[in-house]
Amino acid sequence: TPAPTPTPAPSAEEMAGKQFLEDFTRGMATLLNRYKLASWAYASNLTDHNMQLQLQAAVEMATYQKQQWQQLVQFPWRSFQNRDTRRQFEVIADLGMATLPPERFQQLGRLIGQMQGTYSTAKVCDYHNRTKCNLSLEPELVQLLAHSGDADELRHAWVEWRRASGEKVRGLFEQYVAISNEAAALNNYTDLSGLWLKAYETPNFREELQRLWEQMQPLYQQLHAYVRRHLRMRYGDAEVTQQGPIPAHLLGNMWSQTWEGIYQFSKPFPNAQATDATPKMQEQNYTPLRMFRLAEEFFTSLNLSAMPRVFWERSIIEKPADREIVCHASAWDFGDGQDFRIKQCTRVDMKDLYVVHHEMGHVQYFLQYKDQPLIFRRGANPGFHEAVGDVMALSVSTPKHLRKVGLLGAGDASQSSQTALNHLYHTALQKVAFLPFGYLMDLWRWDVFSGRIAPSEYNCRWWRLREEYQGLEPPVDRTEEDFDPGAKYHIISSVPYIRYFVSSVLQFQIHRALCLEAGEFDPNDANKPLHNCDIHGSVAAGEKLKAMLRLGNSRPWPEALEAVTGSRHMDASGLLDYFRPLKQWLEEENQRNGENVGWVPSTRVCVATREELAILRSRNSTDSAFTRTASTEP
Ligand SMILES: CC(=O)N[C@@H](CC(=O)O)C(=O)NC[C@H](CC1(C(=O)N[C@@H](Cc2ccc(O)cc2)C(=O)O)CCCC1)C(=O)O
Ligand SMILES: [Zn+2]
Repeated sequence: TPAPTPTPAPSAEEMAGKQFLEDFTRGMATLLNRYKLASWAYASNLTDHNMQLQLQAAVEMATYQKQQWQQLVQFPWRSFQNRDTRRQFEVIADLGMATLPPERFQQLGRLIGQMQGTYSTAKVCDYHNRTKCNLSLEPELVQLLAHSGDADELRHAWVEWRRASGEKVRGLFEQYVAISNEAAALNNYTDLSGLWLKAYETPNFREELQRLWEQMQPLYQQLHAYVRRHLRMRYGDAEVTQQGPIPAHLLGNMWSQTWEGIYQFSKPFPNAQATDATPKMQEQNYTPLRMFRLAEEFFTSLNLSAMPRVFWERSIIEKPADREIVCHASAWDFGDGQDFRIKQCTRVDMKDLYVVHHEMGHVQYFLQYKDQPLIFRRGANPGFHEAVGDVMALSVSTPKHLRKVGLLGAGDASQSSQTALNHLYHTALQKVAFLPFGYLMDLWRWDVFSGRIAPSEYNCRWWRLREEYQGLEPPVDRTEEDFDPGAKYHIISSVPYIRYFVSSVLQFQIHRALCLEAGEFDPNDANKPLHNCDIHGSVAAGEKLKAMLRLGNSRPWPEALEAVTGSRHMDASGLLDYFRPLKQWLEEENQRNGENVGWVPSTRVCVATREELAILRSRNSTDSAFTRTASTEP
């Protein structure tokens, strides 16, 4: 065999390129750390002063990036020999918003800061006591949506939250879209969606996503039909029709994005053991700190990293009483390889135990790739970053594991198959219900950025997607004076969302691979079904996951996925394997009850103005479509 052709010595230009990367990284590390600290200061104390300081740090970093970019584009980096050098250039070649002129960049930062401020401080009046107007999203409205059970109170909270948040930021959002598209154009993209999708390095990525959705849609429709029946039984025919979409305010969540809030009254086997750890957590006086320690122990049981001391010193894990903060949970990497934190207004319940694992999954990824070059300290793609904690939570949420940690009673062995179905259903209310929402969020935004959805139709196109993919309808008619997408954190914070849909697929592929590695799942052994797998304590599984996490995004994501699952492709088989027993049961149950799977068009309307709506309603006041509880007032 001929001697392998030696890689030619790197050219002088490539040597200079390598030097540029080292200099850029050194300068960037300082400014990034300063920017992160200023962002944390604002997010954990929402004052104008802190917003100004954050903005200033952002401008300093962007100015540096832009100035470095002038040099960067001089290098013929696409022809460099060294794979890592070439890839680092590729990753930073798009500087995103930093390519904007400073005053435009500042304006963009101010717009997002204002939208976040409005969202995080929005208050709503109590339905029963209209003088009490201090209800925040977290924890008051989140808890109300999950536990109220009163359709009128739910409708009130649903409508009033949107009036206090989304409606107020429509103008700011329109300006944000315009400036963001300018930045995309400066990076040679037609609009922001191109810049956002670059992180997935996948040709025809959108077709891939549509294919995955179509594979999973039948399972979603079965769940939707079953849930609609139980909501009809609980709230009556006036609220929930036999064949129509489900009204969005009844699903236990402000955005109807996950439905675990309706588990208690809709679980398949009411007499079998419930699979919710909340009662035992509260019985045992769990604290947020104990929840975080429990999650940390899961990671260290796999021989992954413990949280560093600074994490415990600087994280915020409870909502402070003395100031306004961004309560939306988040995990932070301060770019210095030492400072990592979580900010979470933790509540002692199973939902937040899941969130703790999710956030700590981000920190575990930060810790595993902290020795990579700064530019490679990211997820293999953003979906991977969202999947780490969820993979852990899939093990933690099994009845087997909850019993192991004392958060579920012994249970009656004769009911084990019913308990298993209750658990599968509970997990489906979080994971399967989420799929169409995780998909449509950026379907709407990509079309907004491209101009296919104009500002004059923002809200009605949103509801078209909500009906088409989720089979939902608003609890009251909507107009373009509303701006319901703006009532969702990621929309007003400019945080891409398709990462969560990608994570929903990847996490079951990764879970299945780790369960095989841990000997917890065997496709040929009915006693080792995938939904009962708990990888806790499996160092073998941990080592496999660690090998992937340590890569950061130094290698294309198919390689990272292959390191764990042996496959280079996203595919829905992991999720479909996991939920197969539930899908079977739902099909039989829906058949038994004569439930129609799918939905007929909604009778709710979405028109341009409230005035138009009033005219429409008065003219058709006899028309049945409008007699359905159209008003929000008692
Ligand atoms: C500095 C910074 O911002 N860091 C990033 C992490 C990083 O990029 O390094 C970060 O912390 N982002 C916050 C975000 C928080 C949560 C979230 O927003 N979740 C989505 C989607 C979803 C919904 C249901 C579900 O079951 C699972 C996910 C939502 O609630 O809509 C809240 C609850 C869980 C995760 C997060 O952790 O992803
Ligand atoms: Zn996350």
